[in-house]
Amino acid sequence: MGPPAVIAPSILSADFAKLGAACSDTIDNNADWLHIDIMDGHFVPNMTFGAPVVTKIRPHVQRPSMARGKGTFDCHMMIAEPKKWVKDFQKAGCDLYCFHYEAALTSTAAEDPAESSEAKTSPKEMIKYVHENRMLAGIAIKPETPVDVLWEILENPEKEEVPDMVLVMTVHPGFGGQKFMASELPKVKALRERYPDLYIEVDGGLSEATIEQAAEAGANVIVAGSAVFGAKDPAGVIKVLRESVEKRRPSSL
Ligand SMILES: O=C(CO)[C@@H](O)[C@H](O)COP(=O)(O)O
Repeated sequence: MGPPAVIAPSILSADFAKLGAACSDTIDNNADWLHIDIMDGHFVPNMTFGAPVVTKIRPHVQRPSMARGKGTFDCHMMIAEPKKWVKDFQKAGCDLYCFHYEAALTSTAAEDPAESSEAKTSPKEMIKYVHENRMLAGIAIKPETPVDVLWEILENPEKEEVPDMVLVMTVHPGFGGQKFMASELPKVKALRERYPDLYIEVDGGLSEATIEQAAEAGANVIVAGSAVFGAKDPAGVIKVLRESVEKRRPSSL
């Protein structure tokens, strides 16, 4: 049967002046998760916000009653040093901490943000560390990164080092409203062929116009920012996205 359809609107396109209400309305509009883009101005050429804002929006959305359930805060960490912020985001109410493969390779091992260290954290160590901090772990790849780097990580016999989700970026990370890169879909297809039960998220340029291709390739977690928050009928867009995925994977949360 495979994993369920999960629709995760990206709040990057929400009205930041009314963020709490935007989050609760989106869940009421039948979204499953909220996708929360954290950008540091180093890993990507843009900045958003950090853990204090996540703390403030958490009370507007009920915590999920099970792992990956409705209300999951899916934090997409587009930051240069993902290890430094794990504890802060756990305390803030993040459920799924999705770091970038490319950043994990260069992140310091320092647990205290004030500390500096030359030691590096491998993607596997990052996944384990996120799990130790009682969150689900996601690993994201940018368009420049080949999918092959993930095989060793996904085939790991150490359960704590295996990610709960893979995010394939379908735009260059940093901004909402970009054009969907269909060139990234063979990565999704290759992942789905090898891992029928894996949660595979796609992010960037997803809309009613592009969802069919992404769903056909095998994605089950759909991030959409401008398509949902820019719509007159956000619930209608969420429904179309869900139906496209469910046509291929007939189960839901
Ligand atoms: O991570 C990112 C951008 O880096 C995304 O989550 C965007 O926020 C998606 O926006 P749309 O392409 O759906 O407008």
